[in-house]
Amino acid sequence: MADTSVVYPVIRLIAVQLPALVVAASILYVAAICIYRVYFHPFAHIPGPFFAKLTDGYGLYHSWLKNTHLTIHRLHEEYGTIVRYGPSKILVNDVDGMREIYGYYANFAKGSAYEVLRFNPVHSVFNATDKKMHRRKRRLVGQGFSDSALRASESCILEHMDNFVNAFLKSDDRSNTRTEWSTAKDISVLSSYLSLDLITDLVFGKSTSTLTKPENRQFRSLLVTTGYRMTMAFQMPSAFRAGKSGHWLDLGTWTLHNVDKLRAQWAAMLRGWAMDRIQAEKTRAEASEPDRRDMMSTIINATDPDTGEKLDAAEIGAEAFTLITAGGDTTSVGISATFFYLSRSPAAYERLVSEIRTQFRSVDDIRIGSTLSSCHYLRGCIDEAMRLSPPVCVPLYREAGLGGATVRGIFVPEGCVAATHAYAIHHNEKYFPDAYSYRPERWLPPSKQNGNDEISVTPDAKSAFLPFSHGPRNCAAMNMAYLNLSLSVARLLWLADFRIPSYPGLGCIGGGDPNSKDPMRRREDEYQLYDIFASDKKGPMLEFRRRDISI
Ligand code: HEM
Repeated sequence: MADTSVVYPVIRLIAVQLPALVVAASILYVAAICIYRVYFHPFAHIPGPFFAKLTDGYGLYHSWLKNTHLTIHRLHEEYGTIVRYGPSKILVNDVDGMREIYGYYANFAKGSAYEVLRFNPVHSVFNATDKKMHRRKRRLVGQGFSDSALRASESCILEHMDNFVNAFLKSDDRSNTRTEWSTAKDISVLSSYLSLDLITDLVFGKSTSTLTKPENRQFRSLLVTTGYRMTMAFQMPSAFRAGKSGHWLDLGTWTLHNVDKLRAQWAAMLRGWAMDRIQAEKTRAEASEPDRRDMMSTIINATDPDTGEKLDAAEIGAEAFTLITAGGDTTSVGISATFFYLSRSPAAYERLVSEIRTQFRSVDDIRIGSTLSSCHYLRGCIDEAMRLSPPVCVPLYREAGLGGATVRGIFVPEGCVAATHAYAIHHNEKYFPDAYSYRPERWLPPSKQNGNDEISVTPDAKSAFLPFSHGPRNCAAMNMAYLNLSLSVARLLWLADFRIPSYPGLGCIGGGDPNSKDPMRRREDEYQLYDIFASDKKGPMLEFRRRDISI
């Protein structure tokens, strides 16, 4: 039998000392990690804020403040082209570096930051991290955005464009006479309704109808809250759990618990809608009804040209969720930013309405086709708005693969992360002189520019324009996004004039506030974005009046 006079003191010693030992060991461990990260990490020589060298909490904090894009731009101005934004993360504000990260042959791929965004058990084209798996999904999903699928979706798109225009003009009659000025309308809200109604209709054949049914408008806030969680998880994946709403180890559970509940409801509803859509497509096939072949039916029926395989039901469900998240609000940021900058640039506004109103004889002529694509100034206005306020305002992180990679001469070890941030490179004076000015003429070919102000973007600057990212993981639906942006802006401006409301306080909504506590948010003429992976936004508030087209 053990001698209790020895055992008890030992147990007492352990009970008293152990917690202290554990605390001391933890402090030593954390201190050793900090010392390694600051002095010995392969990125130790890269300049950046001290806190970012220690922890991804730096990026998490700024995503919580929703000012990631402004912070990154400021850091590049302070530290230069290459900045350390986390212990194992660098940001590169340069076209050559951007190509080395996102190009077709780059040894970089989406990594843990995307895994944690995955809500479904199955990967989608957006969050697939394995390159081979992504190539297969992209081949299949990409068919939904082909020219023929877009044309087949046109009537659906135009129906929602009509609802959008009617929301401003308070009348769906097509009379040719001028009306009174409307009350002030919030473009950001109405364009969000348009984006969501349209994408749900294209994906599920069933729309949220938020433009016409006010009782459905809670759907928009679901998208915003889902995005907020995504952007935080993206910055510090180790603190979040993929697809585990309510998991106690998930930081989102503690900081955003309502978001988790709402997100789960939203996902369940979308899953149900996706299953209905697949079933409807099956029934249609069994009844040998002619195929609608719109965006989603194309995706459901798409076959891999190499293997003949199709996406299975679970994969289609995952794609549906991704398409709603990726397409549900991004286009609306582009629309809102375009109206914001036009409302502050009378010369651009005049030139644009003159182009639209001379190119088309009626609003119904504004549809897919060569006339719309030949509206160069319209495209310039949209591109310049997305340059100044790019809808996706997180840094799109890529992880170096086996053996590591080199970016601008810097070795990025396997598993470490690099990114080029759209907002920062769009404001880089090397590519876009007078970077904060709204100048749609930049995007015109020299022959189309007025007068002597030939400021066309250089080929390098074209490559620095990244609203849709670059390379094999760029936006799968870029054509559709441009179509929706062009149709919404052109149709509304063909029918109506707008003005900034004179009521104090209304006209400035959407811009920076000269008295803001945050010095990065004081530019009155800059459309303000709030990082929720894509962007949240407010305004602009504008009044509309149907123009007189009888004369
Ligand atoms: C102005 C509107 C839009 C902008 C600025 C935009 C921008 C982007 C960007 C920057 C990415 C890359 C994201 C990343 O690397 O993590 C992306 C990917 C994607 N976008 Fe868009 N997007 C827009 C509209 C849409 C719409 C309307 C849809 C769907 C209907 C869509 C579907 C997708 C998909 C599926 C991907 C993933 C592609 C892949 O990884 O292969 N986007 N988008």
